[in-house]
Amino acid sequence: MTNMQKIERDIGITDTKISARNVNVHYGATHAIKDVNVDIADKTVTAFIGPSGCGKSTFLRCMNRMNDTIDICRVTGKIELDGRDINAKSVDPVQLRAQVGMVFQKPNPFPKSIYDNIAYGPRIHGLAKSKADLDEIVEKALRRGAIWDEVKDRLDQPGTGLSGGQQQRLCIARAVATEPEVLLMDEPCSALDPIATSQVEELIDELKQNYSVVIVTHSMQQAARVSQKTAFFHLGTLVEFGDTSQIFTNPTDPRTESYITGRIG
Ligand SMILES: Nc1ncnc2c1ncn2[C@@H]1O[C@H](COP(=O)(O)OP(=O)(O)OP(=O)(O)O)[C@@H](O)[C@H]1O
Repeated sequence: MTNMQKIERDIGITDTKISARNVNVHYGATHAIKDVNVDIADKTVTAFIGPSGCGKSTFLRCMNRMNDTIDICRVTGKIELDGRDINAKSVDPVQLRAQVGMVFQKPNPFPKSIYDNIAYGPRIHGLAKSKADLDEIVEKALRRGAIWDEVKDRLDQPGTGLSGGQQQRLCIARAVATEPEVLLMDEPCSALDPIATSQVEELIDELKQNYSVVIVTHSMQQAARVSQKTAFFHLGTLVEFGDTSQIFTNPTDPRTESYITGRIG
């Protein structure tokens, strides 16, 4: 712990956005997440890495209650967003998912125009008072998604007609249109070519100025390039969490070392 972190801890100032305590997830008899404790920082990119099936996506989905949509899935423990229990009865999961947005592995634009893909969330959440307001929200989101210049002249055309990389940036723009505070990304580049991947990575880097970003990735190079914090999962357990540079150069747990050197996974 650095001196600054010690001071912050002692005087109670932390920039924790999401805090998870004793989180366990079961799918029927499968114990997929085992007693995970972690604090996700604001305005930071956190990468979740680990071998296939270790629970990265499951844990990611806990943070905006996407697991609620899976019948056999049972989540226990406490997850707080800005100190508020996201699983409390008073929390509306639809509202929560506007605050904690998600981008999936495969770009999934709605079968609607580019404009309506972005306008959909702001409309259902009542974020625009007028058409001019909505136009402004759409433009701002597309700019934040780094795709405005490519689509500004064809906003009425289908989102599904864009290239894969453009579709993914459209989906990122759609996620930011509801002004989320956290953006969860589940292998957002796995269906993209290297050029589109680097565009999305640049975008992630910019997004961290405004959001807390959590990205699941199979690419250790990507984790090293885009994240400041890394969490290594193995068999449902959070084995190690720390600064990305430390995890990749000086891991404390032998399982982390085995993974990053390619011996497991
Ligand atoms: N919908 C589901 N129903 C039943 N079991 C599931 C479901 N989703 C995940 N699991 C199980 O939970 C465990 C963790 O899976 P999860 O997809 O979270 O891992 P992951 O680390 O994201 O894997 P990958 O890197 O392959 O995407 C695995 O044993 C998986 O089979």
